[in-house]
Amino acid sequence: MSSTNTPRDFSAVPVLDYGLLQSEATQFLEQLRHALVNVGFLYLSNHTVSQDNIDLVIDYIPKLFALPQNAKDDIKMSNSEHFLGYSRFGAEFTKGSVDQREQFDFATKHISRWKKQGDPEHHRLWGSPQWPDEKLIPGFRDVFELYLEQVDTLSQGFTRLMAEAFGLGPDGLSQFYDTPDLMQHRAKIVKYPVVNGPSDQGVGPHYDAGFLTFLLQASDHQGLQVQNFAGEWIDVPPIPGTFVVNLGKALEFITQGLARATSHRVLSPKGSTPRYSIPFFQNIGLDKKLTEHVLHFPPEVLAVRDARGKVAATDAVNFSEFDNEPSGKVNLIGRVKSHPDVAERHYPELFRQIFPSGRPAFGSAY
Ligand SMILES: O=C(O)CCC(=O)C(=O)O
Ligand SMILES: [Fe+2]
Repeated sequence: MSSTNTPRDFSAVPVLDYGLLQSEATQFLEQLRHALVNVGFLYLSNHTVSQDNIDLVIDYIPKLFALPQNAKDDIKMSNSEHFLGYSRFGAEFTKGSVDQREQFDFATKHISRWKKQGDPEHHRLWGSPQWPDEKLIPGFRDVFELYLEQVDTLSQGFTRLMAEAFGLGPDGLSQFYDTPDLMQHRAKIVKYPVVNGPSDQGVGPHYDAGFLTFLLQASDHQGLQVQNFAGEWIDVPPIPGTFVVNLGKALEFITQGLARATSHRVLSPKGSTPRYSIPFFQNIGLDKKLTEHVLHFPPEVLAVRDARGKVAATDAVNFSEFDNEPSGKVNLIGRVKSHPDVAERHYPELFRQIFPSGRPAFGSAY
């Protein structure tokens, strides 16, 4: 489906063919601009991540969750000052209800810059992931590290195209990123089990916080939905060979609302098998302050936004405040709120500022 005439109240998420770039770059960029402005979600087909490697990753996922509980708990997130590791089923809430999912947080390779007390605390947010015991799941780490590297490369290329689609030139967003050695991106491997209770909340309505998310739907299940302008929930079914790309609040903020962050949620799977997914969250530089970078868009690009009109209210709960704090600090505060047990252990002062009356029963996912 072409996204060129995406209606304001879209009823399906557009599919963009990355291969079109070779032959019809102008057409691709036009479709991209419409998807960014009018939908905030798109499928990307014919992308550059190796399908053989994706297939290997997909094969590993059930094996990862089938590890003995003690092996999973050996790499639990509360071990990690970087908020990386395993979270049991039901550890997080969104919109007052429990998110019925189990997950591992991993990240791209990165050597932490944080050396000692006195360095900015948010530099400590990034660092080495915890990996499961190689003997229990041989080869998983290598396969998944390669996957992360390739999605990272795709996300860098995509960012340049997005800048072009906004009329800023390919380097128009590069000010938000540091050199690759100073960057780290995060990905979660998520399992949504079949549930029998009254709730079907896999994850409640929310916005992603950053710039871009590259989501691999790793099993053949319905469940992901996005909310259109009219407030209707639209299915985003898995399409083999594609990524779902969606935009976060930070991108919406710096583009002055041109790029839409879209409210989305996941319903628990029906049937007998779990749904699996892998969202990859692209970060911006740890010390970047969004308010310090004002972008100037050409009039023809602003006209696309104006034709769209104002974004209506959605069901999503989270609204990050991007004031004068560096992006790493904004992220760190978000992590403290979603994983108070980790924060209490590794960031006791910040924990006390955010939770003066002690640890809440649950973390908020968004
Ligand atoms: O699992 C999915 O398909 C989406 C997950 C999601 O939106 C998130 O973790 O932010
Ligand atoms: Fe999300």
